[in-house]
Parts: sequence; C-alpha cells; structure tokens
Amino acid sequence: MKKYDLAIIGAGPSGYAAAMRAVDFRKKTLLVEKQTLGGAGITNGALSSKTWWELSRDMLAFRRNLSRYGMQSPATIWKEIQQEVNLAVKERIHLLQHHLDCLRDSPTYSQYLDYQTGTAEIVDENTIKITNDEETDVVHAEYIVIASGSRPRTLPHLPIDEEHILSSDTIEHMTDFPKSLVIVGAGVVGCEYATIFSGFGQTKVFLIDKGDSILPFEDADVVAVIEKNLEEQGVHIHRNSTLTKMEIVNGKVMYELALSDGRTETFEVEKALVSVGRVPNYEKIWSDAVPIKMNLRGIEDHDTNTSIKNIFAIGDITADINLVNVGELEGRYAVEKIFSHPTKKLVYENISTIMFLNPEVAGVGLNEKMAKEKGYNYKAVTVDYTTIPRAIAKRNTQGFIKLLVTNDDEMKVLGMRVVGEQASSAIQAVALLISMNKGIEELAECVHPHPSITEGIQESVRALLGKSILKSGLLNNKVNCYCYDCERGEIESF
Ligand SMILES: Cc1cc2nc3c(=O)[nH]c(=O)nc-3n(C[C@H](O)[C@H](O)[C@H](O)COP(=O)(O)OP(=O)(O)OC[C@H]3O[C@@H](n4cnc5c(N)ncnc54)[C@H](O)[C@@H]3O)c2cc1C
Ligand SMILES: NC(=O)c1ccc[n+]([C@@H]2O[C@H](COP(=O)([O-])OP(=O)(O)OC[C@H]3O[C@@H](n4cnc5c(N)ncnc54)[C@H](O)[C@@H]3O)[C@@H](O)[C@H]2O)c1
Repeated sequence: MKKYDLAIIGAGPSGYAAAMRAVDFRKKTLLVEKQTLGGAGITNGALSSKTWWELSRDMLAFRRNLSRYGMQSPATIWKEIQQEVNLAVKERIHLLQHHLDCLRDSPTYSQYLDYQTGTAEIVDENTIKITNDEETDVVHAEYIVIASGSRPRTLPHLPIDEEHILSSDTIEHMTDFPKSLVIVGAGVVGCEYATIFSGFGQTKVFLIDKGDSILPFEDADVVAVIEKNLEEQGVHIHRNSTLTKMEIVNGKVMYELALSDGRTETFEVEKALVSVGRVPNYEKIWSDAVPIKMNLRGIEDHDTNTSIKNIFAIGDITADINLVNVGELEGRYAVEKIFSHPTKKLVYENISTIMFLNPEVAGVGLNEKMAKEKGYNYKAVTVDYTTIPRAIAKRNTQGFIKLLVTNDDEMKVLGMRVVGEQASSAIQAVALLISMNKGIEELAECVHPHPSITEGIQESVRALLGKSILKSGLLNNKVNCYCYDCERGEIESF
C-alpha cells in the first residue's frame, strides 16, 4: 500500500491550494479528483460565469456606444459567446494540469506530489479507497484534508431536468439564448445570471424574490442601485412572491406564484434557473468508521479541524463562506497547521468579495446590516461617484462608496462597500487596513494618482476625520457622514 504524509480529496481551488502548500513543506502528498481539475472555481462556477459576465458587459457597452452614434447593433450569437467561455475554461484547466505535469517532471518536486483521478472515500482514519473506471486503489495517509466542495441545492417541488429547468451546473450549456428565463432565488448566483442574460439583450428575465428586495444580506442603498439597473434592462422582479408550482408543459416552463396579497399568478417561460444556494458534497466521502460531525450546511470545523484529529476540512464542504479566496485561504492554513505552526490566525474579517452585477459591487468586512446585528456603534461615510473625477470622465457616475469605522478615537475600519465602476480595485487598500487592524489615518495622507476611483476612498476617510475637500451634508448629501447608536437604534448626521 502506498504511504502519504497527506491525502487531499478534491482538486477544486481549496484542494489545489492545499496540495501546493504541502509541496512547499516537501511532504509526500496525494491529490485526488473525481471530475474536473479546478472544480467550481473554473467550470460551471466562478471563472466560467465571470467570463459570461465580462462578455455580457462588453456587449451592453457596445450596444450603448452604437446607439450613441446612431448605429444598429449586430446580432449576438450564442455559439460564439459560449465558445469564448469554453476557451477561458480550457485555458485555466490546461494551466493547472500543465503545472501538475511540470511538478511531476521536476527533480525538485517529483517525489512529493501524486495526482490521481478517481473517487476517494475515507475508509478509516488513515486509509483512503480510490475508485475509477479501471481499478480500485487503497492508500495510507497520516493526514487527510477533505475539499470535496458543494453543488446546487434542489427543492423537492422543482423538477430540475437540466433541459428546461436548469441549475448553475447546466445553464451555461444551453444551445441558444432563451427568449425568456425565470430565475428562482435572488441571491448572488441568481442576480449575476440575471445581469448576464439581461445584458446580452436577447432574453426577457424574471427574477423570483421571496422577500421585498433582492440580495437579502446586502444594505438597502446597495440593492437599490442594482434593482434599478436590472429593471431598466427589462428584468421583471417578482417581489414578495412564493413559488408554489413549477412544471414543464409542452416543452415550456409554467410557474405559479403566491403573492403577498393572497392572489396567485401563473407565467410561462422558455427556461428556468434554480439558484437557491448550495449544499455540501459529503455523501460517500467517509465511512461510518470515521464519524465526522456535520450539519446541513457542511462539516462543522474549528479552524479547519474536524471532529477527527488527523482529518481537516476546507472550502465549500465546511459550514461557512463559499468563495474561491476563502477555500484557498483555508487550504493553505490547514496544511500550515498540519506541518508547522501558522504565524497568523485564520481570520475572515478582511475577506474581499465582488458581486458581478451592474455595476459591480465590491465589499470587505461588515456592511451596515451586519454591523447593526453585531451591536456596533459605528461612524459611516458615503461618497457619491458624482464627486469622483474619474467616474465623471468615464461618463458613468452611478454608484457610491460607503465606509464604516468604529465610533471611537481609533476609528478602526469595520467594513466597506463600493458600488460602481472599478469597485473591485478600489477596496484593496481598505482590506489591508482591516487585516493590519489599523485606523484610517494612514489612508488620509497617501497621495493617490489622479484621476482615480481610489481618490473617492481617500475623500471618504478625510470626511470621517473632518478634513475632506467636499464637506459632509452639503451638495445634496453627496458626501454624508453619520453615526449609528445601537442602543437607541438611531442615526445622526455629523
Ligand atoms: C455560478 C457560480 C459562480 C461563482 N462565482 C464566484 C466568484 O465570482 N468568486 C468566488 O470567490 N467564488 C465564486 N463561486 C464560489 C466558488 O466557485 C466556490 O466557493 C469554490 O469553487 C469552492 O472551492 P472548493 O475547492 O471548496 O470546492 P469545489 O470547487 O466544488 O471543488 C471540489 C472538487 O472536489 C471534487 N470531489 C468531490 N467529491 C470527491 C471525491 N469523493 N473524490 C474526489 N474528488 C471529489 C469535485 O469533483 C470538485 O472538483 C461561484 C460559484 C458558482 C456556482
Ligand atoms: N461573486 C461571487 O463571489 C459569487 C458568485 C456566485 C456565487 N458565489 C457563492 O456561491 C454561493 C451560492 O450562491 P447562491 O446564489 O446559490 O446562494 P445564496 O445563498 O447567495 O442565495 C440563495 C437565494 O435563494 C433564496 N431562496 C432560498 N430558498 C428559496 C425558495 N424556496 N424560493 C425562492 N428563493 C429562495 C434565498 O433567499 C437567497 O436569496 C454563495 O454563498 C456565494 O458565496 C459567489
């Protein structure tokens, strides 16, 4: 039986990152993947959907520019767009595969990493069975990392046939733009695909929202911008609507909604996308001999440790945040914990996220909803994009920056949201401040290039310190500072 220091189940972003960190420690490592290298980080997930989003955004901008010069838009051809996405996916998988091949052939690394395709199952604490079409292999591992990821959640009354009623695993494999598409679930996946399909301008999109606003975890001012743009692109948002029935009738999707006023309404569309969250891939990963504790959301890990001493869990299989950067962070951390002593704790406070919407929404740390739930007294500033020269030059001033800090002398950064052009690049400096547990003074004096969106971040910081160029509370609240008192539940401008 082959012996390994570490065996990793799943080669998505979490497992791949863990394997590469183990190689740094020169430990004999096995990485097992049953399907596609890169997991949902590449295929039917992060990279593929972001390629669709980029192409859709380009097409929307192209159509707008053509109409500015009084020109007709050409037709958008599904096959061409899909081919480009497939190229992006192949390019990334090829790079990761080629990297594995190079490691295998490298005199420095070849003895440390084995990559095997097959389905892995933990038989006991140190034994893994790997099955593929041809054979079954059994290996010994001192430590095991589970990185088996997640898949789309299904609902009992929604007959997903992956042809008419689809999940995020198959929506990108359709053969043409549907004339109409209903999306069940207005979370990140649902809103990103609503943005993608409405951006191409070939599909009438309906979005079913259980509550009164999409993206229920986000602040109302952020959501308002996104909803406005979706609706301007022709998306119909069914608010406060419960899906009571969905069926395939004569090749079309019929769905029935119960509205909050007691009425029911029926609609017919060509396709449906169900995006109501994800569930962990835990089935048949471990046998009864290894009782790993989990709940409905995933493995209950403590800093990547599971309830079994030598078995760790990372990425989407765990019951916390499902993101590529979080999976990679956990993967690297788990391996450092196994083979050394990590110098830093595993912290989630400075995790940056981007939601690929119209416009993009970048975030780090807390938003106001979360800060209120956690009982913080905080100071906040909002700076409108209309005050930022770069946004004016771009001829797109829609959006704003919102920065939250503690309401004390230190003014530690709690979190930030940026909605608008280049939002993602604007948040990095603040993410760094949070990770360094620093106050905002540092950012106030740094000289930013001009014109740049990050000047808006600097103006936010200066406004909180009472030394901004544009003063708070004037100019129709385009620069606005306020504090929130959690005991009184009140907001006061300053
Ligand atoms: C549509 C969509 C868009 C997304 N967009 C973003 C984004 O923009 N940014 C972002 O940060 N995140 C995004 N995500 C989330 C991100 O894709 C996941 O958080 C990430 O892929 C999780 O990585 P993972 O390695 O934990 O799991 P996965 O990527 O799910 O990989 C797990 C791997 O394990 C393999 N596996 C499972 N069981 C076994 C077994 N028994 N034996 C061997 N192998 C096994 C699977 O085949 C798979 O390849 C998106 C997700 C979706 C669905
Ligand atoms: N840009 C990004 O970083 C990005 C993009 C896509 C996905 N992701 C990750 O993937 C994960 C999964 O995304 P998701 O959108 O599937 O999950 P989600 O949890 O973000 O959203 C699910 C939505 O479905 C709604 N819902 C649940 N049950 C419903 C029902 N019966 N009827 C109607 N609506 C219902 C919920 O209210 C929620 O709004 C996210 O946690 C996210 O971390 C990240």
